[in-house]
Amino acid sequence: MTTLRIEPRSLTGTLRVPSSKSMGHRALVCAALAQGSSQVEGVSVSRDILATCDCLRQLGAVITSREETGGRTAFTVEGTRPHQVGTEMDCGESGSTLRFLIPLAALTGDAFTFQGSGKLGSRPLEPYEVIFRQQGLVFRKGSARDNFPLTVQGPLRPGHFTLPGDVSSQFISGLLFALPLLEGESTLEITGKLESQSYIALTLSALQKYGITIEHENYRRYRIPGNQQYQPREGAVEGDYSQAAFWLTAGMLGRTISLLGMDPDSLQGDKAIIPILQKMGGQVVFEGDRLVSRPGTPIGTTIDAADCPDIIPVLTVAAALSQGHTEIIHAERLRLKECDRLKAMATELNKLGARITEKPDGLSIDGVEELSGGTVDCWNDHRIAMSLAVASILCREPLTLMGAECVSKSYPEFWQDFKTLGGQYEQCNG
Ligand SMILES: O=C(O)C1=C[C@@H](OP(=O)(O)O)[C@@H](O)[C@H](O)C1
Ligand SMILES: C=C(OP(=O)(O)O)C(=O)O
Repeated sequence: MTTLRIEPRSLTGTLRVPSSKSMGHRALVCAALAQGSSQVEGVSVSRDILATCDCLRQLGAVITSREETGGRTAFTVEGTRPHQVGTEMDCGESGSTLRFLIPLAALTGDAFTFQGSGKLGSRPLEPYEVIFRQQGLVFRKGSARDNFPLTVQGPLRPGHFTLPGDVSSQFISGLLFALPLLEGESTLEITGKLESQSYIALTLSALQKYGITIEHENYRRYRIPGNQQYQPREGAVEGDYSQAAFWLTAGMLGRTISLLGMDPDSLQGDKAIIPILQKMGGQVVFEGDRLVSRPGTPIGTTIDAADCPDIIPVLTVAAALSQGHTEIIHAERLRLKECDRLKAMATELNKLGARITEKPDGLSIDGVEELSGGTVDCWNDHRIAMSLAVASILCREPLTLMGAECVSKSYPEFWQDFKTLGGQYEQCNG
């Protein structure tokens, strides 16, 4: 475990944010299903992206990579119709990888064993379990409390599917990737509240780029013609708004930060970080090719997490340091991520003198002017680690962060970038 002692200080400067992890996963999945050679360029390699590549290889895709300038990677993907090459699918800690790959493995009719680490074994899979049971397919979990090792076996058949809309949109994306390859038409209906809809929009956009047609009514009912073929293509992955959110918040709480590589017309739901910070009094604007965040005096507000769960941890930091009161609502799903993110942020920031009350589906926050500093834990969750790093800006005393290495799940260069912006830390252990 890596423990860092961070000196409180404002960050400032210019950075190129990593490429979107969500869009990277989608491009790699689509490329692996397209017969022929695709190029997925400008990718920031993280543990989650590597897990997706490894699993796609077990289904026959041949994936090679070369380094581009600026530390990015270009993947060449020779796609194919999924067939069994290996039997083990190691998803690491990546929920996206697990939920996207299960239906793809079930296209083959062969048995696959999924493995994973961290909290992934206890993150929900029931929506798929129900579908596999309905079709009489194998879906064998390690135990009632741990999904792993998970054995699944298709072949999945076309038909009418239903999925709940409020557990994880990743189940919906996963089925949307697989169903176009079945031999007949399928329909998919979403029941209950629909959250993380923007992620389904990202999936539909990736599918369309790779030549797949899906019709939908308001994201709740889908018609998925069968016998479709993914078409290979070349494309680069844009900057990640979920990661930009850390630096934009740091800009509001400290000194000016400029980000390169962000698409103003992005479909990413986490682009909501811009209007939310603006509503809190932040000055976040595009100036030419830069997205600039200038210091402001944050004020409390209501933040709806339904469509942008991943930026809530860092917005909790902004709210904890705002004037007045903030309510974070519709955030129940944050408890199902790499850790219980509502509990983690309330527990760790309260250790530093924040005034946060946990509610079943959100957080109630009374702002304070500054935090004390002290020792906090990252809960083995990259977004908690990066959010706490941003909180260090307004600590009176140094902040000791335990488990800082977990950022590599999505952003291995985070600590380097933190330093580039003037952050100061030293490692306290090996
Ligand atoms: O599809 C995706 O790329 C993701 C969907 C979201 O999950 P939920 O749909 O479970 O909220 C998000 O939290 C996750 O980091 C990435
Ligand atoms: C929840 C996340 O990812 P995943 O669900 O893919 O593990 C995340 O990156 O914050």
